[in-house]
This record gives sequence, C-alpha cells and structure tokens, in this order.
Amino acid sequence: MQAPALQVRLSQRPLYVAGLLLLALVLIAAWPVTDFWRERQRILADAARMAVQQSQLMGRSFGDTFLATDYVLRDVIGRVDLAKDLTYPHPDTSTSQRLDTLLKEKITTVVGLSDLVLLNGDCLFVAVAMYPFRGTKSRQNFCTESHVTPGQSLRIQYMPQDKSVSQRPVVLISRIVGSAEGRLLGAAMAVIDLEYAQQWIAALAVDHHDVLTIVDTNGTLLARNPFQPQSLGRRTSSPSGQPSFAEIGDAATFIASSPIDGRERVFGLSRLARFPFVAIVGLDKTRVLAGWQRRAWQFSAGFVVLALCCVVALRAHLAAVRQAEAMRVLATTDALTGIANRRHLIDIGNQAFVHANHDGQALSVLMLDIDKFKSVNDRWGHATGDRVIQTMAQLIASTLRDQDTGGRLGGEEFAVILPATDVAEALTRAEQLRHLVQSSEVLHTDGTTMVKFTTSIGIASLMPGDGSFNALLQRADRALYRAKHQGRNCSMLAELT
Ligand SMILES: Nc1nc2c(ncn2[C@@H]2O[C@H](COP(=O)(O)OP(=O)(O)OP(=O)(O)O)[C@@H](O)[C@H]2O)c(=O)[nH]1
Repeated sequence: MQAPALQVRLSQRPLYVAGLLLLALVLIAAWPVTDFWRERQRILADAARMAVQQSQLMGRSFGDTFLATDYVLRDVIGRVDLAKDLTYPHPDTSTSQRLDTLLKEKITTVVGLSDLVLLNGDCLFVAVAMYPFRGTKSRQNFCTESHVTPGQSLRIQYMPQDKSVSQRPVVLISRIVGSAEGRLLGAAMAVIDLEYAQQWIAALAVDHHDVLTIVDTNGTLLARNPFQPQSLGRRTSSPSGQPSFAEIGDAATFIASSPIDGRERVFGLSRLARFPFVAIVGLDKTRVLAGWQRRAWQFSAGFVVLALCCVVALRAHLAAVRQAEAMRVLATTDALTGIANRRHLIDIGNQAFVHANHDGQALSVLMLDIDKFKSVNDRWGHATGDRVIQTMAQLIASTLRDQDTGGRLGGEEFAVILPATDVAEALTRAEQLRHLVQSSEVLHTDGTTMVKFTTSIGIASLMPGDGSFNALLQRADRALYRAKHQGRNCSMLAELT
C-alpha cells in the first residue's frame, strides 16, 4: 500500500536533514573555536613573557640601588680600623667625629639611603650618619648568631616597624666582618626606608589593574604599585602548586588571583641577581584578553546569526518539501481509501509493463468489482457503502507484496498490479483475495448491523500480443465482465485476445 510508506519517508526526512545541518554547523564551528583557543593561549603566553621581561627590568633597576649601597659599605669598611675605631664609648671623641663625618659623606652618594651605621663586635651602634642612636644594640639576626662567616659577607634583612630602631619599616643591608674563628668583628650597615622603595616603584608607569611588586624571598611585600599601605610589610606567598619565592630560579610565570585585590593576573617573576628580592609584574588578565574576548564575542554572535539563518532556511525548505510531498500524495492517492488512485495506478502499470517486457518477466493484473454494490448503497445507505469501499481497499492492501500495487480505478472498481507473477500465481492470489473479501464484513453506520459483500475478479497475464498496459487492463476488464455474467463472486482468467 503506497500511502503509509510515503508517510514514513516524510516523518524521517526533517530529522535527517536537521541532524546533517547540526553536524555541519558543529564542524564549521569546530575549526575557528580551536583557532580561538590556540590564539587565547598564545596571547596569555606572550603576556607572561612580557611580564617576566618587565620584572627583569624592574629587578635590575631596583637592584642597582643595592649594588651601589654595597659598594658604599665596602668603602666604609675599608676606611675603618675595626680593632681600634669600633669601641663604644670611644675614649677619643675625634675618632667618633671622624666616623660620623665619613658616614655623613657616604650617605649622600646613594639615593634612597636613610641612614648609614657602623656596628662593633657587640652589635652596638658606634657611629651613625643620621639618627642619634649611638650605643643602641642592633636587632639584626647576625647579632644573635654565635658564629658568622669569616671575612666579609653581605646580609640583607627586612625590619618591620615594631622592630626597627627608627620605628619605620626598613630594609637593612649589612656588610659584616667575621674573624677567622667566626666571631663578629664589626659591620657597616645601610638603612633603606621602605618609603623610598615605594616611591621608586610608584614612579614606574603601570596600566590599569596591572600591578608591580617587590617582595623579599620570605614573601614580605616591600613595595607595590598601585600603593596599598595596608599590604606593605605583609607576608604573601606564591599560589599553591607554584614554587615559593625562595625557590624561584631566575624567573617564573603563572596565572593566579591576587591575594590582595582578588583580580586574576598573568604574573612574571624574576629574582634579583645577588640579592634576596623578587620583582613581580602582574598584568590584568581581563585587559590582556580584552581584544581576544571582543573577537570571540563577535565570532559567537556571527555564528549564532548564521545558525539562525540556517535554521530558518531549513524550516522553509522542509515546509516546501512537505508541501510538495503533500501535493504528490494528493495527486497519487485516492481520497476515500488512501490507496493509489487511477492515474497513479496506470502510471505504475505502464512502468511495470516496460520493465516486464525489458526483463522478459511475467506481469499480471487483477481487476476487481464489488458485487451488486448499488444494492449495498440502496439497502444500507451511501455512508455504509463508503465503508465497504474502504474495507475492500484495506483487504487488497493487506495482501500486497512489496513489488505489488493496489489501487482504486473509480467507484467500486479496483485493480492490483502483480509484477513477476504468472497466470497460475495470479489466479491463486485472486482466489485468496476473493475468499478474504467473502469472509469479511463491515459494520453498518448504525453500529450494530454487519454488512457482508463479495467481489468478482478478472485476471490477465502479459501475453506477447499485449501492446500496452492498457491492453492488459482491458483483457482483465473483459474477464471481470464474464465473471459478473457467471454469477459474480468468482475469478475469471482473461482470454488471450
Ligand atoms: N457509496 C458509494 N457508492 C459509489 C461510489 N462510487 C460509485 N458508487 C455507486 O456504485 C454503484 C455501482 O453500481 P453498478 O455499476 O450499477 O454495479 P453494481 O450494483 O455493483 O452491480 P454489478 O457490478 O453488476 O455487480 C452505483 O450505484 C454508484 O452510485 C462511492 O464512492 N461511494
């Protein structure tokens, strides 16, 4: 039966086409999405490289102050007789004055020094350039150590406000001298006020939401741009999974949220050569990716518009296909029964005739007419007559093989095309169908009465003399006519001509 098969094709096609469209859209999107992701990673890697380079420049510049300071400390140590000059109180006031003058001269040679101090072996302030703390005991770590490095060594220590002699947070740079046995002989110490480091870092240009920081290897924040007074001197640490500040080699980079303001940044870190400080440059990740993000949004919007256009076009196309299919169904289907109409049946018959002739195969046609249908109408009414015609169509359809076609020629007349079927098989099929009709019944529109009916069948199988499908059909029609005259409810084979 043609109509149901047609419906299956109709319902599967939209899903099939929509699936293909979705696959095409995914494939179209996959390429640029991968490209976008790679570009994002490249931008972040470039930013990380730039952050490291900036931190190296910053570290070098910051380290210059310490190099110069160390040079001054070496100079001072070289001009002092540790054994004779560094007693406190010194019996010879001229020695004390000479040392003070020396320190006052030297402090002006390096920008950023807030004091210069000479310490004796007991860590007492023997001479100072600026603050009057002579005689004070230093609280630096090496002052409490039982053993120091023999010869000269450099110590750098952050001293928070509460421990600092000047009551200000400072970085102390000390060049200490130890005896061969490791006893402290004396030291020259420079004081760098953290305010200087802060002013120095604040003078560097920084983009919005970027951050420049100097920390010592313990993680103590010494200077920050933008300035945040509450964060100075605060201990900070590198994010989990990253090496600590003390473990950083020359440089490191990572992306993390700042513990101070919570913003995500691309960080570049570099350790100062010879000094226990780390310069950190943090580039705001949102700003770094702003251009990329704009392009990604533009692409996404464009893609969504493209996808919507495709969906609209697909819907329009499917609607057109559905309409064309509906038109085709209308043009080929009998409205009352849903099986092939006369025109479609003749078309298929013509094709079957050509194939049978071409392949040298058998072809048979059954022509069926419901017996005394006029009296069915007259007795049970036209509506019940319609039901009988519909039931007849269903019975015909139920006996069809895949290659067969059943259709309604008009009124109560039907035909069945049986490709590759010889006359004997056609007769068998006709008799099966006739018995099926005979044993069936239709419910009257009154809902209770069962109406029985029979059919007469004319059978024609393709003969060499048949010049067309129509000729075959006419022979079947003549056989049907004879069946009616034989008394109806029987099958009759067509004559050869
Ligand atoms: N209910 C209904 N009746 C139809 C339809 N098409 C044709 N008819 C009727 O079918 C009847 C056909 O009757 P006839 O051609 O005289 O033949 P018959 O009564 O079947 O008698 P035999 O064919 O000689 O057995 C007519 O009364 C038509 O009005 C239809 O679609 N529905």
